[in-house]
Amino acid sequence: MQTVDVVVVGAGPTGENVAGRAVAGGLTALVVEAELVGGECSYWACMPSKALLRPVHALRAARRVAGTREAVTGELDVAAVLARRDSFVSQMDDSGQVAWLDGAGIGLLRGHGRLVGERRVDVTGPDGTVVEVEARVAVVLATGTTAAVPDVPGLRDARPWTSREATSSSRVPGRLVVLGAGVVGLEMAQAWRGLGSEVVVLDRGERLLPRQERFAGELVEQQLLEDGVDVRHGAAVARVERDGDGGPVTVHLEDGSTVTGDELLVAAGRRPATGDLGLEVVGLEPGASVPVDDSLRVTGVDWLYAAGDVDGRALLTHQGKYQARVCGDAVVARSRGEEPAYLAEADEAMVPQVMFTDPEVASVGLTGAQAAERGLRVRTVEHDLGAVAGASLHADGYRGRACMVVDEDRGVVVGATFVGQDVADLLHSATVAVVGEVPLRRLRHAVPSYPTMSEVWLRLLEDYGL
Ligand SMILES: Cc1cc2nc3c(=O)[nH]c(=O)nc-3n(C[C@H](O)[C@H](O)[C@H](O)COP(=O)(O)OP(=O)(O)OC[C@H]3O[C@@H](n4cnc5c(N)ncnc54)[C@H](O)[C@@H]3O)c2cc1C
Ligand SMILES: NC(=O)c1ccc[n+]([C@@H]2O[C@H](COP(=O)([O-])OP(=O)(O)OC[C@H]3O[C@@H](n4cnc5c(N)ncnc54)[C@H](O)[C@@H]3O)[C@@H](O)[C@H]2O)c1
Repeated sequence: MQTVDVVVVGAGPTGENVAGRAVAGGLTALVVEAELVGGECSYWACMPSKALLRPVHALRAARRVAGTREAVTGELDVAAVLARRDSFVSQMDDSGQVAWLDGAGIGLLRGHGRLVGERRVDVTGPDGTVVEVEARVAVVLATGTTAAVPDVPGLRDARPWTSREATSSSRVPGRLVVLGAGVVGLEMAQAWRGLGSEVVVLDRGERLLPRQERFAGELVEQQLLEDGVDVRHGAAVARVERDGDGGPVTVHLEDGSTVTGDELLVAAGRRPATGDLGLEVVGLEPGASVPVDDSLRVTGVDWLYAAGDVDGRALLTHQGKYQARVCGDAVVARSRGEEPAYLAEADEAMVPQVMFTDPEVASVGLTGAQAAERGLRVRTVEHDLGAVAGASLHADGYRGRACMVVDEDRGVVVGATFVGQDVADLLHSATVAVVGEVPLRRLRHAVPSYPTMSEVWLRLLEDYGL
């Protein structure tokens, strides 16, 4: 039996940060990891997907400026792109992250963790040996999610790609069919299209990105179509079959049509990795998200916490790391008999997210529609980002749009969206305005440098009437 103050199950970005926070607060911590230290984000999600997209975007960026356009005489070197992607995942070797744990004084136990009792976790190692671990203070679940594969006849038997294969493949499929038009589906559709695949996106909805401002889905779809991606809306899948072992895969749609590809990527959302975590020990449902309060403590169990994707609050690395800071500090505070100094309040109406497609979609907070649904008296102003000097310098014929959602009663921004090439880093200015509840009358004194794309803030404020 090993005993430490805090046992963290799952060493993704969330688990690592919870443990780091606990140790910084004077506690001892052990992380339990079944696969690679660094988690999904480092090896099969954020890092490899952005590494695949970046060269595609860099080439387009050069082609969008007269002068450099003429200097681009070739196509992407696919082998070099894939090699660069592999270097970003450290060739699937987690020794760098293990060294970070060592340096931070955090213990590591490799194996599958499972709750077996109050503050007790059994860890089944790669060789089947079971190690019993006890936490003096708290157990933190940070096991993340896995790809959801819908219950469509023939789909599993067709051995589809999930996000794991889509981010790690060393082969460019001739034809790629993408089932699901969310963030994973659209980012990977554009990456593989850029690397040479023929791509069809099957969207069961009527327009892309229905939870974003309408112009976001419209601008992304316009670009995808110009890239030669075939986007099918209202595409309900009836069944799937693969021809032989490794042959083409055919998707039969309910309208009787078929789509055939060499690979089928299922990008239909995520499932919490809680199916075999021992949740029944504390009366929770295996397979479901773990319900937590704003200190990330599991409802009704004072020694158990959950943070990151596994709690279902906001499935993003930066929100998981934010929750990790709150959770780790809360565990430390309570171990001293104190209450947490702060809680997680930015997981719902203040969440920033960037979809790294071309154009990028960077948004924070509420859309106009979401704010209105909450009963806020809002006014939304939109502006053509291409009309801003900084954007027109950035790319010839720059195409983009920005909007700001204002709570009229409080005079503050509750949401903002920027769509266009290289808008990702514009987002944090909006996040600061939303989280800081900066009054519009103060924002007019936040002067953006000339000529930057941030000048769109001036235009939005002018359009609002300031
Ligand atoms: C293709 C793709 C691209 C993405 N891109 C972005 C992006 O650009 N930006 C962004 O913010 N988010 C992105 N995300 C989301 C991001 O990957 C997740 O929000 C993030 O990984 C969540 O971190 P986590 O630590 O909570 O979980 P994970 O990263 O999933 O880590 C959980 C860890 O727990 C381990 N584990 C699970 N069960 C057990 C067990 N029983 N015992 C021991 N260990 C266990 C797993 O092996 C894993 O290492 C992307 C997701 C995908 C799929
Ligand atoms: N850049 C980023 O920040 C980034 C990138 C990738 C993923 N992520 C995170 O990862 C999470 C998962 O991404 P995702 O794209 O898998 O999920 P998602 O929820 O964004 O999109 C899922 C898509 O699949 C469709 N779908 C769901 N069930 C279906 C079914 N049975 N048949 C057909 N279509 C179906 C949905 O309509 C939707 O279009 C997201 O919540 C996101 O936050 C973030």
